[in-house]
Amino acid sequence: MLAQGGGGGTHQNRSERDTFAGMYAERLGRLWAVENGLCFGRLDNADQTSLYIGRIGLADDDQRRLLIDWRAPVAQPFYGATPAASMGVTRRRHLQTKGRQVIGIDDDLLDLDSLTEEDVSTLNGEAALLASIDARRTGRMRDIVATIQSEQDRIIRSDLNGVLVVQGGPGTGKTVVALHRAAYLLYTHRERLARKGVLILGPNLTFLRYIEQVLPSLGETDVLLSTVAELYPGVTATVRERPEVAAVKGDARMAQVVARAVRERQRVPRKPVEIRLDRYTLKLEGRVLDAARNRAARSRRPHNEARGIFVRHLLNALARQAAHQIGKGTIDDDELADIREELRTEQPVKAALNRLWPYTTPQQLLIGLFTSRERLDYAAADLGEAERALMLREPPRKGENWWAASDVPLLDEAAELLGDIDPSVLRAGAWMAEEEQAAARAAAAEERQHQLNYAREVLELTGLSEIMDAEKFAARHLNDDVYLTTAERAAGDRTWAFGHVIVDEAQELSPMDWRMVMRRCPSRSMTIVGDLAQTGSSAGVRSWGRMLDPYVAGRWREEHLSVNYRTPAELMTVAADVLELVGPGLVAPTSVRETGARPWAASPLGSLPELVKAEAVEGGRLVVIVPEASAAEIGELVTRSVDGAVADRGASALDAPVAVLSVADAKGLEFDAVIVVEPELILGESPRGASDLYVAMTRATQRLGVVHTGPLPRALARLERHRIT
Ligand SMILES: Nc1ncnc2c1ncn2[C@@H]1O[C@H](COP(=O)(O)OP(=O)(O)OP(=O)(O)O)[C@@H](O)[C@H]1O
Repeated sequence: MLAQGGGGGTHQNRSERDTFAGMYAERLGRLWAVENGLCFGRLDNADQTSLYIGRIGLADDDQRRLLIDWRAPVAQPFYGATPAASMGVTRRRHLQTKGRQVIGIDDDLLDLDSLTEEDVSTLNGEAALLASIDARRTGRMRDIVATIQSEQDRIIRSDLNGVLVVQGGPGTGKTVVALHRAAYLLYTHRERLARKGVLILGPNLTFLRYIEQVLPSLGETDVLLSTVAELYPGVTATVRERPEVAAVKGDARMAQVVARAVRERQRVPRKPVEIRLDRYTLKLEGRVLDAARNRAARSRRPHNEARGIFVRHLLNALARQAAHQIGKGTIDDDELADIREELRTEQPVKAALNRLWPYTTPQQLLIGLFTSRERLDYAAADLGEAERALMLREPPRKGENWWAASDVPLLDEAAELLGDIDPSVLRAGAWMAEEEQAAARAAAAEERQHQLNYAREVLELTGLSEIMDAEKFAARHLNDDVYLTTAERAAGDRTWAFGHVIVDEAQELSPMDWRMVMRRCPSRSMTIVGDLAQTGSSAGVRSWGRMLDPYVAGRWREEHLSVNYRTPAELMTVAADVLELVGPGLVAPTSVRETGARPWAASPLGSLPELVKAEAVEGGRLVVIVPEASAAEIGELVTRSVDGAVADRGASALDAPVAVLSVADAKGLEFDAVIVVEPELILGESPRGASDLYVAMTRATQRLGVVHTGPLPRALARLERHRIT
């Protein structure tokens, strides 16, 4: 019918057809995504019934349940039943499949009478779990739906409402649990969350690539994955800045600095303002300006929205003065209004009003602030001289990408205080400088092109490209919110309020980041996962309580994860010594397995290429973790001498057999083997160097080596000398 229709039919027919095509394509996509390991478990109950557990629920034509969705309440015993609390289950069976074939079965007997003491304390589906965590890594995180452990299940199914903090050491499954929680919440609260959406925040784009397949494999696609740096629509924050600069800009005091920068735009000049018109000269005295400004400020409206009040007040004052000057002693309201309207269009009046209370965008405000010593002195008077100096920058050059991740929450803060500019003013554009107008036009053209490309992709994918024109499709559908998914709509709207927000690697967020994230979630339904021992950023979180108190004092709950599913015990013993440097008495998570592979140390740095090659032969994915300052140099050394190695922090780092990354870029990721280079430099590189080294030492699932030039830090004394050195 579609082919026959040739894109014809009534508008309504076409819309229905598009909607159905979209619906089926989505359903098909979901079924493809869950095909792998579709059914992974069976529960045998004491009442002789059995249930099969899978990634999604399926029923036959007679509505008999064939497969239970893992998130359904009846599936919960699959994760929660223990010999001591069997929940009516006598046996839990784990099924391993390849394609549609069962290749392994592993049973947990939960009938206490038939178990030995050792059986009672076993992990849930131990064989399946160990097979899963021992498997080679693919560069992409997989779901763990078949082997979720009961401490993790409790977190996944925890109540939707309120703020839940999940604190846990490296490899304890915080990320994977957070993703399963997203899938569980979407399933259980479908209506509420489908409308408002779920936002998942991760530390960088590589990390988002690393996790992006987990939710589709669990049958969920409509979730917005983002970094904090991407949260301000229209701004791409790619500038890398020094940690000390990011630390100042992330400090909570910056909220005041931005507020003062806005007030600076409303400052009344010391001298009266003269406005020369053809027939007379008008004068605005300080007290008139003060009164106008106070009236606008008292409205408590944001800057751009309060401007109307300020302007009205001044125009009234100017009109009265003008009437006086042209010899009109008494004047009625209508006459005053006429003069006011006349004055409003006079160029010198407009120019004076623009100077006194300029329309301002968040971008203009911050560029103006960070490129002017005087403005910084005024707005950041409460900060130290050195802190102000750190923020001072050159203005952007033409086409230069000027924004860093730490600017994003400041832009967001500014947008709150500045408010919207009237669309008709925006369209007229006259208030903008010429280059800004050109930039706005270029951005609009780019957006149109982007929509056109997207329309072409959609039409190709749905096989409709022959019969529908991409331009028309874009015009008809892409400007129309109805056709966008919740996640797509949310991504383009700064003021979107999400139904639930999940923050991963949450320890890295600065106080200013938190202000922005909290604005996206007024309901405070949040899952915050992180590890305070891994905080690398100087502006990052030191205490969950101190971070959360300004928002939900005393109204948040905390769960702990304590078992490390990633790092073998041999590696964790050394990492635990580094953890002592982070904070005496901190306890590392317990590894779930030993591998027999002892971590080693070797020197000098020149031996690195040979050591990398030797490790690469063992197979799997290998990462070389280096100090930030020597990333380029060591990246060059490794890529020059090892085939297939990359020193790029983009997605290729996940796909290459060997990658060179800094600690910040390796955060949250894992690899089969890790070589840490110059640990003493990593320790000394920042005030949180010990945390960084701890992160580096806990990325491997199998093997770990350290290559160094100077003396080995004392915390690494347990490493074995490598036999080739
Ligand atoms: N129940 C489980 N079954 C199988 N694998 C698991 C389970 N729990 C965690 N894992 C695996 O353990 C590894 C570590 O998990 P994850 O990355 O979520 O840990 P994390 O706590 O976020 O670590 P980090 O703090 O170091 O970033 C992953 O490969 C994950 O798939």
